[in-house]
Formats: sequence, C-alpha cells, structure tokens
Amino acid sequence: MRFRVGLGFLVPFVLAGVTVLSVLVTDRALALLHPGFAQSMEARLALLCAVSGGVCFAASLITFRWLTGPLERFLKRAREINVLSDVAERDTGDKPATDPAILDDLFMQVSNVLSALDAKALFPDIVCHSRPMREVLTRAAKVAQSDATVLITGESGTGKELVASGIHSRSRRAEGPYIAVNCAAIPDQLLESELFGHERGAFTGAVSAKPGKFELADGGTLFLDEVGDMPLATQAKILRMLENGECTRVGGTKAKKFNVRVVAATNRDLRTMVAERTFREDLYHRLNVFPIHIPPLRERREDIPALVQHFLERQGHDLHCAPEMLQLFISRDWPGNIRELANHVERAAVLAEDGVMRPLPEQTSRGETAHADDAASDATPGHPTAEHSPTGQTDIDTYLAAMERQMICAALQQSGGIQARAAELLGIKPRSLWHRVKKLEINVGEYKEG
Ligand SMILES: Nc1ncnc2c1ncn2[C@@H]1O[C@H](COP(=O)(O)OP(=O)(O)OP(=O)(O)O)[C@@H](O)[C@H]1O
Repeated sequence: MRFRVGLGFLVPFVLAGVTVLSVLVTDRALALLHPGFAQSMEARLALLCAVSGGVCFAASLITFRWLTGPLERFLKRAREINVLSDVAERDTGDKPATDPAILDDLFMQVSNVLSALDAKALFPDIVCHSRPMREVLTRAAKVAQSDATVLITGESGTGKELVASGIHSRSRRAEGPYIAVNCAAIPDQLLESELFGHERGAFTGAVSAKPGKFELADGGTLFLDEVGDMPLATQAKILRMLENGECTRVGGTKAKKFNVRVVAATNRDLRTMVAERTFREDLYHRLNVFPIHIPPLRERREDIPALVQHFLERQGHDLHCAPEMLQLFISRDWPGNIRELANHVERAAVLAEDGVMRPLPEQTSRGETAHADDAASDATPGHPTAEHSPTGQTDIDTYLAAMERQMICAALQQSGGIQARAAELLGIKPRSLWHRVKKLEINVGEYKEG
C-alpha cells in the first residue's frame, strides 16, 4: 500500500505527459485529415479541452481503483475482525476489550474459522464441524507434507481409513499408489505373502510369483489397517521393512528396496498390548512417530447433522430429515460410530414418506435415545436428558451446540436460506441468527433455493 501511495505522487506528471501527447497526436491527425482545422483556433482549443478532460477522467478512475483496492481489502478484513470481536463481546459480557481472555478467545475464534475453512478445502470428503475433528484434520494436513509414519487410533467406524487416504491424497505421493491392507481380514499364514509377495513354488498353491503390497505401494502409501491384529512374526518383518525400506518375498533370497510411506491404524490399545507382550514395543515406537487419535462420534455430536446430510447426498436421496429424527440421531451414543450412523440414515431414508425421514413409532415408543441397545433407558425420546450429556461441562456444551445447529438448519431449510425469515421462525433477531450462523459455521448457501 505504501508503495502504491509513493507511486501515486508520480501520477500528475504521467497524466500531464499523456494529455500533452494525446492532444499533439490528435491535433496532427485532424490537421492532416481536414486542412481547415489547423486554421481554426476555436476548434483546436475545443479539441484540447475534450482530449485533456477525457484523459484526466479515465486516468483518475484508474488511479482511484488502483489506490483504493488494497484499502477496501483492509477495511473488509477490519470489519470481519470487528464482527468477531462483537461475538467475543456477546460471549464474554462486560469485560474490557483489552482483557487477555477476550483476546485469547478472539484468537481462538479466528483460528477456528480459518482451520474449518482449511479442513474443508484440504479434505473435501471428510465432514468436520466439531473442534476435535478439526484438530484431527489440522494434524493430518501437517503430517501429509512429510514422509513420517503415522499411527491413527480410534474406535471402529470413526473414519480412520478416510483420514489415511486423505493424508495420501494431500501428500507429495498423491500421484503414486495408495494400497490398503486389512491385517485382521487376512489369515495369519497368508499375511506375510500378502505383504511381501512370494516366489513361485514358495508354498503349496504358489503356482506363480506374486508381488506383495509393499512392492505395489512403491512410490506411494501403504495403509496397514488393524495393525494390532498382526502376528508377532510378521511384526518383526514389518519393523525391518520400516527401518531399512527392504523386504524379501516369501521363498525368495534377494531383498529389494522400496520407497513406501506407511500409515497404520488400529482400534486396539497398542500400549496395553505392548505391556502384555502381544505387540512389539520397538514396532509400536516405529509406528507411533506421528499419532492421530480420532474421537468417537459421541464426543463430537456437532458433526451429526452435517453427516446425516452428507450420507443422504452420498446415497442419492433428495430427502429432508425431520427435526425429531435429527434429535434422535444426535442423542444416540453410536457405538459403531459413523459407519453405524450411515447405516441408520440409509434405513431411515428407505422408510421415509413424503420426502421426510421421521422416527418410526417403535423407535419412539422404545425410547431409542442415548443408548441404542439400552432397553432400560428411560430417556424421553426427542428430548435431551441428563443421560445424554452425562458427566461434564463439555458434554453439555457439545450437546447444546448440536441442538442449536439442528434448530438453525431446520429453520434455514424451511426459509429456503433466507436468514431474516429463519430468524423470525426461531423467534430471534436477524443479527443474533447471523452471529450463531457464524459461530457454528453453517453454510447458509446450502439452503438457498435455485
Ligand atoms: N468425517 C467423515 N465424513 C464423512 N464420512 C465419514 C467420516 N468418517 C467416517 N466416514 C464414513 O464412515 C465409514 C467408516 O469409516 P472408516 O472405514 O474410515 O472407519 P474406520 O475407523 O477405518 O473403521 P474400522 O476401524 O472398522 O476399519 C466410511 O463409509 C466412511 O466414508
């Protein structure tokens, strides 16, 4: 900006030069075309005024835009910060704006907005609204730039494989192969040959030589899923491969070097397994270079409304989720995590009537709320109870935020994305809705019709 203002001092001189040049050129051209023109002083004066006026006007417009462009951008940014400070003020009461707590809060809010945008841009297939999930994706984005081995932990169905493939596609190896092996799904006696390949005749049935997954992943990423289910003998070979990048086919004699980045995942507690000597400690440390823990869905219920929408779209359904159904989804504990939620959404979509998914009578009469299989649960369906936000402050906050999001999304859906109308439906001021939409990072555009 300072550079532009500095250059701005040259503008009058450039302007004068351009004007004189334009007048001279036009004057000469008209004199050549109409010999009488050169004799008429009035005509020449009129020409001088018209050309210099035109040039000055055009040049001032260009200069003005040139100088004010960065200023506008600066003012826009200042306005955004001002809005965020408004939010902080609302959330923090009468504390002075210089209070370090407010500044911290403000900083957190700014970095949250940025990290949510980053996460969405970097991992478009991964639905992520909650803070814990944003942290997961921030870590994933950081480690993707390196070749470090990653260990992803989390309960079954939390999205470990999705994050692993996201890391690959954001890495320098994205053009290379991404090979996934589920160690728990392959019988122990076949796992080594699957991972390292085998030579012809290495064992009964090995009628031809076959490359292993390490070999196939050369130049790319190997995803070792359920790594905790690997037999100890195979663990030793994997360790060797990780240490020197070499492996030998079963029945082979020559070791070959491969350039493979390993991302491993497990839903088991590897530290306990190490203590019980069922998992090698050296391999645990070798894998755990960069740990990423994905929290279970019940610890990030804010993600549920967006996940429901995501699965409806992914399954090609043009359906609306009734608020009481969404409330049911939000209040359950989901022991099978996102995979289980996806299955339930699919089932509810099949049973939807008039384009709306509603809870089945047996779901409501059974009191299917916080604990899906807990028949003894006496929670009233569709209403948050102490059981749904069992112990701490965080649970209550998370639960309330999910409720707030759900109500706002339903109102936006109903109003076709018109915020003033949605605010009316919710009985709040448009400004208050606007703040909430910002805080919860709801994409209003998604609800706009047409
Ligand atoms: N944040 C998310 N956004 C969208 N879809 C998700 C998300 N997390 C998980 N899924 C979907 O949920 C399903 C289960 O995810 P995934 O297979 O990655 O889980 P996992 O933790 O690897 O499970 P397991 O431990 O059983 O192998 C997949 O269909 C995946 O696409």
